[in-house]
Amino acid sequence: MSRSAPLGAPGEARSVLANPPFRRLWISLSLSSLGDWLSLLALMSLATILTMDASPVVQYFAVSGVVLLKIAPWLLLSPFAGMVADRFDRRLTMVAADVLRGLLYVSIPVVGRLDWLLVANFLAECVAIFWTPAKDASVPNLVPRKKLEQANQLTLLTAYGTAPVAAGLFAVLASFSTVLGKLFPAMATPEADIALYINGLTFFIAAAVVWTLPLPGRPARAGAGAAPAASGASASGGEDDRTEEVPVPAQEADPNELTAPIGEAATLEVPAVPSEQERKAAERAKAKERRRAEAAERRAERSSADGQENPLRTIWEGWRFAGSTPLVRGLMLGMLGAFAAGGAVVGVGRVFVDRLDAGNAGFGVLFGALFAGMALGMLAGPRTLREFDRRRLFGLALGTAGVALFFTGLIPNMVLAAVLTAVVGAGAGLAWVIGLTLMGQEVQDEVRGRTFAFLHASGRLVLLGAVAAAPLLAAAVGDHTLSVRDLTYDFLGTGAVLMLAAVLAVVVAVVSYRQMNADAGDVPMMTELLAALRGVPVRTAAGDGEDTALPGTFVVLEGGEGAGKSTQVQQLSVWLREEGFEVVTTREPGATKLGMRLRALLLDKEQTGMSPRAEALLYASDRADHVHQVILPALRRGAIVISDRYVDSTLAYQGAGRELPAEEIARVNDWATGGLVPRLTVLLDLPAEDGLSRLGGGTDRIEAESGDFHDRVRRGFRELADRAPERYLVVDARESQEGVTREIQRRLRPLLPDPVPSDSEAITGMMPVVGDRDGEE
Ligand SMILES: Nc1ncnc2c1ncn2[C@@H]1O[C@H](COP(=O)(O)OP(=O)(O)O)[C@@H](O)[C@H]1O
Ligand SMILES: Cc1cn([C@H]2C[C@H](O)[C@@H](COP(=O)(O)OP(=O)(O)O)O2)c(=O)[nH]c1=O
Repeated sequence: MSRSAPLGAPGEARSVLANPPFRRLWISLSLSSLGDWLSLLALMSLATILTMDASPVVQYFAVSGVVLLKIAPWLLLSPFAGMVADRFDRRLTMVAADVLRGLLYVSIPVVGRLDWLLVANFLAECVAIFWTPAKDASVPNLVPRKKLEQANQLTLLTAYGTAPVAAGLFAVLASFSTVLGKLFPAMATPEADIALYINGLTFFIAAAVVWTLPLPGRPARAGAGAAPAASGASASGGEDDRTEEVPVPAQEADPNELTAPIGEAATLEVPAVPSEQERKAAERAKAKERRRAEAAERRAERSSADGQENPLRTIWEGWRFAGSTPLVRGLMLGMLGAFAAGGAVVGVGRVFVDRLDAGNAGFGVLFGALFAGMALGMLAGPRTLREFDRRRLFGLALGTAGVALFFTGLIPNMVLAAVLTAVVGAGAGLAWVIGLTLMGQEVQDEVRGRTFAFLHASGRLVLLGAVAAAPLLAAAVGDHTLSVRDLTYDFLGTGAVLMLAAVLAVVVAVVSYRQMNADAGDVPMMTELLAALRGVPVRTAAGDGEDTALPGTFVVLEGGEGAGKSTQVQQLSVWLREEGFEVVTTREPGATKLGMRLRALLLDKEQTGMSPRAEALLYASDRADHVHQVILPALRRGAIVISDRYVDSTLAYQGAGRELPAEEIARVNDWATGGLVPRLTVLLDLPAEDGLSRLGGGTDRIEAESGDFHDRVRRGFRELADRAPERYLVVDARESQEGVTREIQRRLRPLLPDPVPSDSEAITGMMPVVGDRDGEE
């Protein structure tokens, strides 16, 4: 469940904050995040003001230099940072880093020169690199393991949530700049100077707070909540930033659990009491799974730690993994394109605002609008559009951001810019969350660490490149005034860059939409969008004329003979019951009284020469009874229904196997089921002969069919899955039983209703890293 808790759900936040030491750390983090954002704004404005009289190119570069120098150290120095975090006293590292940064920021307005501004800014960021892993590594010392994820999410929320607050504060300071200038006549730019002094102050306060924290003197390798200790100092870099990925098991792993007395096992919260045997098997499976999960985690940890050593290698390796499927390719492309567009905006934004004569107050407003929009997109977007296909939504959100950005650049008007910037933020934020969630779901456990590391490393590189290139381009284009008779239009170099970035965003959105939309062609996008806005699913009609969403969740396992469907149904039901769900397991054919009679007919070897259409209709009538008597009532109650086989079996066996037209079968079954479509279909894919050999040869009428028949069936299933990947999970059924179960669990988890929170779009911390005090994750 590591990715499924909603970010900053008030109840949960309160429960982590009830922990006084963590609360103190969090307060100090919030203060310094606020200060950091404030100083980013101040530095960009100062750079603009200090270069007022220089040529436009110099001015552009002074501003983007601030950002470049903030990002560059992360690329150059992060490999060493983790080592320092583990070698030195963490508290001392944090305190020293905070004091140093405070002094650096305060020195900027005191010195009042552009060169020192850039140098101090760079140095402060270098110090931050050593501070971040120490902070990340300390959180597990302060909160219990179970709360770790909440704690990390909360720190992230704070790290980015303070941005709009800082922007607002800066805008207010700027509006009072005349008054402030009178009060402090020594200051050239009072709002920026004051912002920097405030930032210095927040660092000093943070240092004082951290000093009082009850942290162990030396890095606690075996710290109760710490991420699994990687061996050797070189691997330790991974510890600093993978915390959001650390799954938090419901219970601590107990090596004795395998042999735990039954009395203890009986404390499991299983509503429908399973038999003793089932329980023991489940216990064993659980312990085993936990060990495997931990091993996988260690592997991921190691691979991400490896990645830390050399960002370029990370990029290369990550691309090799990530580039292999169209979906992940589409996502990566979209996210990197967004980074590039974002970088361009950052690179020219401050000067653009200046050209609109809006000055610092305007800059604060735009910045605030962007982040407020982003927060709205991240938090409200996934909820509002819950029923909308995620793959489509990703491209759509990105495209919307692009179009809004285009008009921002086209129409040089401050008020319009503020509104449009908020839209840009919302689209980008939504795309970001969806992208991360989809990647979390689609990328296999073993390579997820690397894929994310790839996104980080290449994201930074792209961002850096774009921030550097954008001002150059703006300067090259230059500002022009076009006039046609009385009408004049100010064509700005910065505006041109914004429009270009917008075009890039739209192109990338269209390409990734195409890559990921291969399947969803059956429902027009507008229809789906309108339905989603009303909260009605269009893909899962509830059947029997019910057109509202059913509270339950319908999951189907499909596959050939002996693929392991019954085994997995059993495993999943035990797991889901433990999670507190009502689970109904069922199968086709033969789940009802009538169905049992039909099953006997259908599988009886004596029953020779049955016509394919009769066979298909018998399966369909079994299904109609099944849906009516078993599945729908359970779904209406809110249960999770797991069925061993459903419509796809008829499409594969009678369609592909007996070579009946698929559309006709689909139509008959649509009628038989009232259009009920599973939320997720898991296809256990296995060569036909492997499955049959697991069963020890054919036994019933269908199993006894030829090898060719079973091969066609397998192909039939795979084609169905290929056509609608968003509703399918294809698992290689040659994997171990536990491996298969784990893959299914991972995919199923985000689809589950409460008690696993339904809005499973966990907002993880990967954001463009401008002024990112929280560093990486
Ligand atoms: N992943 C697996 N690897 C090896 N054997 C398996 C696996 N999953 C199930 N089996 C075994 O294969 C046989 C068929 O499994 P079963 O779940 O009954 O398949 P199905 O319901 O798809 O016909 C059983 O003996 C089961 O123990
Ligand atoms: C549901 C369904 C099953 N079948 C076939 C596949 C199986 O060979 C058989 C019964 O399925 P199943 O219950 O999976 O058999 P077992 O439990 O012995 O593995 O029915 C179809 O041909 N069409 C269908 O629509």
